[in-house]
Amino acid sequence: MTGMLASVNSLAEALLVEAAAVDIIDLKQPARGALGALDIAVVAEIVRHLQPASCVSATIGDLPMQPELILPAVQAMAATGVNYVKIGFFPGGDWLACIDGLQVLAAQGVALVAVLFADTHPDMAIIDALYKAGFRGVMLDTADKQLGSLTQLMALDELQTFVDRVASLGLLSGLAGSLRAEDVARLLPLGADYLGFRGALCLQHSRTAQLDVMQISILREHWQALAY
Ligand SMILES: O=C[C@H](O)COP(=O)(O)O
Repeated sequence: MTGMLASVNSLAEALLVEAAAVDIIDLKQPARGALGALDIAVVAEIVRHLQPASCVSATIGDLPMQPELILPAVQAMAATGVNYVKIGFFPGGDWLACIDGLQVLAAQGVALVAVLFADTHPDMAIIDALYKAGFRGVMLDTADKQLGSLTQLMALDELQTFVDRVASLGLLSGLAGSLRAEDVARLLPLGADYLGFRGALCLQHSRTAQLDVMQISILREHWQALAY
């Protein structure tokens, strides 16, 4: 069954989506970029206030792919007690050196989720390297929110190939990127583990605006009506 991930940037927003029983509470600061990070102290405080049973992920920020930047950021975020640390794989830098370093953290029990960006046309062969390094999941998102949604950037059959490849390796798959309620009906049949949202849940669908309870319930009701 496909779950819902909601990105939030404060304790108040986290409590709101926890009350709405979303499946993954994703801590990030959209004002700082596609995978903008919240300060470590803020993440730690939010984790302390959420129910122990809530599943929480957090992003490390839009960092260049340099192991000396990525590894300490992941370690610090993991130490807050989040369930998953999300790492954006942005173009440039040294992906394989980062993955090598992250393999050590994965072996220590840090649950890593790689985020690939559809608008940067990533080489999907990287999924095998992520699997071998012990990543727990791979998701697709969009880096430049002006370029359109995931469903505008990739065809459904390409998304299905991604989901199937990730699932065949036993990893979690996620789809996100300016998704709206109307995308849910098209994406649920693909069988991803979760669909991620920020903009759709905010006032005027602006991802840097406040979360809007009304938008959350519209999306939830729409989802439930599809009976998936
Ligand atoms: O991980 C999910 C993202 O926060 C999605 O954000 P977005 O819907 O604004 O593209």
